[in-house]
Amino acid sequence: MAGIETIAVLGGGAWGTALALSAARAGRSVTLWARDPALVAEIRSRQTNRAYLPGVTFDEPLTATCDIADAANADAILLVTPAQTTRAVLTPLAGLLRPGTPVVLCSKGIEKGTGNLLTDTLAEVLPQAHPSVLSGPSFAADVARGLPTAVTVAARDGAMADALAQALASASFRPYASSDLIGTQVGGALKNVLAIACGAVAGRKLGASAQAALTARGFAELTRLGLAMGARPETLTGLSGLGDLVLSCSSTQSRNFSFGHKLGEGRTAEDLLNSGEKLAEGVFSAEIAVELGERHGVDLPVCKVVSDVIAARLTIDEALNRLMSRPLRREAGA
Ligand SMILES: NC(=O)C1=CN([C@@H]2O[C@H](COP(=O)(O)OP(=O)(O)OC[C@H]3O[C@@H](n4cnc5c(N)ncnc54)[C@H](OP(=O)(O)O)[C@@H]3O)[C@@H](O)[C@H]2O)C=CC1
Ligand SMILES: O=C(CO)COP(=O)(O)O
Repeated sequence: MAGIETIAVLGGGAWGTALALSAARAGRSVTLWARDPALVAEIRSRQTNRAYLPGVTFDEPLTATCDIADAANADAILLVTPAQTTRAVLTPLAGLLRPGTPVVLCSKGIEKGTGNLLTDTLAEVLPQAHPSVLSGPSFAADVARGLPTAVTVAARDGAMADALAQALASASFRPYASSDLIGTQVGGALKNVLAIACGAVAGRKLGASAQAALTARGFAELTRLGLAMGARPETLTGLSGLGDLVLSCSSTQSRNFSFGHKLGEGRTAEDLLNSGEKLAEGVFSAEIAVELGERHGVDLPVCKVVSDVIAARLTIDEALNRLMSRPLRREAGA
């Protein structure tokens, strides 16, 4: 397989910009596409993205563009916009993308309405693409600053996953190759919902024990759904599963955890969404995750209370009561 030299990143937010910088650090020639002309002008003139990565100045060369056609000929394309925009952002590439080009989905979520994992949406919109996923414990602000982390990079074919891992690897960014597209995506999507639950526990001051217990029971849910959908167990216990869950369920740096924290303090989801809160993907994935669980005959009680709290069908105290009064069961029967 030919080496991957040129990379296009779609999305000029925190994670898109951080991944573009990381790929440039890995020695790749990087084009960053963003829809906002003012941001493209700022990147070109100041080498910053002050709205999404305050305090970071780019030392690495990046080409910024508003024209998505400039991205179509790259050796690999990284899609890094909010999960619910996947279909809309990919559609203009339909007539432009060369067959076999890896499209690496770096967003974490489940498509509302369809219940699609993002690779399902990719297959519908760009069937000629080679489906790939990047996910793992990685805060954009950390990666942009060159702090070290490791992630999972999955592709339909193992050789493509190896090539992508090779292309993105640097002294501070260590991708592990995988061919488990399902497991890699289920972990990333569910950890966001579960991080909202853990944030709510912290915001309601229910204690560190409750937070750890909820993280563990959340992992049981993530595992149940992942296995029912065909994920490999080692993916779920790996970087994109347990690794990212632990990070997001324990840090106020996580926007999902922070969203939950504010719910725990008594704010409503509606109020938070109307007041310009940062992107918290779990808010948009919670309800469809529960639906996906029902389709696969899998019970997701933590995701269900998150979904009900977001929809204002349940208070935090009622959510706690519902989880604590479920029938007792054997742990192994999780
Ligand atoms: N931030 C992080 O630490 C990490 C994030 N992720 C995932 O990456 C994805 C993106 O997150 P992140 O970059 O942090 O989000 P941000 O909120 O920082 O940025 C979102 C970006 O997407 C753009 N955008 C939104 N809607 C559209 C659209 N319809 N068409 C084109 N561009 C659009 C926004 O543009 P505009 O400014 O013009 O609105 C903005 O540039 C999420 O799924 C997230 O879960 C994964 C790992 C780490
Ligand atoms: O996915 C992330 C870290 O791996 C980022 O988490 P948040 O979207 O909750 O900030």
